[in-house]
Amino acid sequence: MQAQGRLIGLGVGPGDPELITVKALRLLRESPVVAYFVAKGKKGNAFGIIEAHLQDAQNLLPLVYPVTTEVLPAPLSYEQVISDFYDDAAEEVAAHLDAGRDVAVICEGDPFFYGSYMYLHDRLASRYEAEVVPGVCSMLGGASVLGAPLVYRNQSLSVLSGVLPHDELKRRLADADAAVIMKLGRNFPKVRDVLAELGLAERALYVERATMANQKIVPLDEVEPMSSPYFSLIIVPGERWQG
Ligand SMILES: C[C@@]1(CC(=O)O)C2=NC(=C\c3[nH]c(c(CCC(=O)O)c3CC(=O)O)Cc3[nH]c(c(CC(=O)O)c3CCC(=O)O)/C=C3\N/C(=C\2)[C@@H](CCC(=O)O)[C@]3(C)CC(=O)O)/[C@H]1CCC(=O)O
Ligand SMILES: C[S@@+](CC[C@H](N)C(=O)[O-])C[C@H]1O[C@@H](n2cnc3c(N)ncnc32)[C@H](O)[C@@H]1O
Repeated sequence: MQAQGRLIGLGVGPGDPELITVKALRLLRESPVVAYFVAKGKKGNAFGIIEAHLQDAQNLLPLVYPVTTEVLPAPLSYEQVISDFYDDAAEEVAAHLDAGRDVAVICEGDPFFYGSYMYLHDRLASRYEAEVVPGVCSMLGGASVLGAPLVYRNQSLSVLSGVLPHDELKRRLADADAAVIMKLGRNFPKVRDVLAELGLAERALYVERATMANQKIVPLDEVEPMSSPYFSLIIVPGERWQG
């Protein structure tokens, strides 16, 4: 019987191609199949990070999100469309694994930190040998380029999704020593309002595409509300310890 291939969830870091780990680079080069999630009509951020390392003999398997921000006509539900997409993507990957080929699923940042790889892992890791290679996640890439130490001494860090409703976000931020707010994009205006209401706007730092070639750091009050890209985040660093 044909030995199965291995499923590899490969974190490729937040953008700067030098922020990929030595291990991820080795496994990337050794994998006959390289799969990557990408939004429709885009090149793929994860793909752009590792593109220079690909070799001709490698098979590319783009997994193209059917929707990201689009409104779907009834009766289609976003959750159902996405869930069906992951089912199909998992089977495409499985076909290579069944044929004995290892598949590296590259993932921007870390695969287990809001990473698309998780949805393949959940579907396939019980059927195939799976290995996950951690990556530098975006909030740590962000903290470094913003020059923002995150947490001192016994402070706690809250990682929040900008998708949360206004009041829920406010409640959680009010309690936080330090926070990272992910998934801005269309959520940016709401997030900025909440920060202002809590008196946190002065302390908050904003970065777009941290560590990427087109990184942008803009003071929070100067961000064009509707032009914040999905690949941006806000950091509210912990109060500096005067020790
Ligand atoms: C709905 C929404 C809300 C939300 O984030 O919850 C959402 N994506 C949104 C927008 C968006 N996504 C992308 C772009 C283009 C970016 C660009 O290329 O510029 C844009 C913007 C745009 O299209 O304009 C591409 C993308 N997305 C993911 C990856 C893979 C990865 O990063 O691993 C890549 C390619 C990465 C690459 O290129 O490498 C992954 C995820 N995106 C998810 C959801 C989750 C899966 C779906 C689900 O289960 O709903 C998951 C797995 C995250 C999770 O589950 O946490 C949100 C609307 C926010 C709003 O309202 O503004
Ligand atoms: C689908 S999650 C992927 C997170 C990724 N797996 C990680 O480890 O950081 C996408 C969210 O991560 C954040 N993000 C990812 N890369 C980023 C970057 N280079 N700069 C700023 N934010 C980034 C944004 O908040 C974006 O909405």
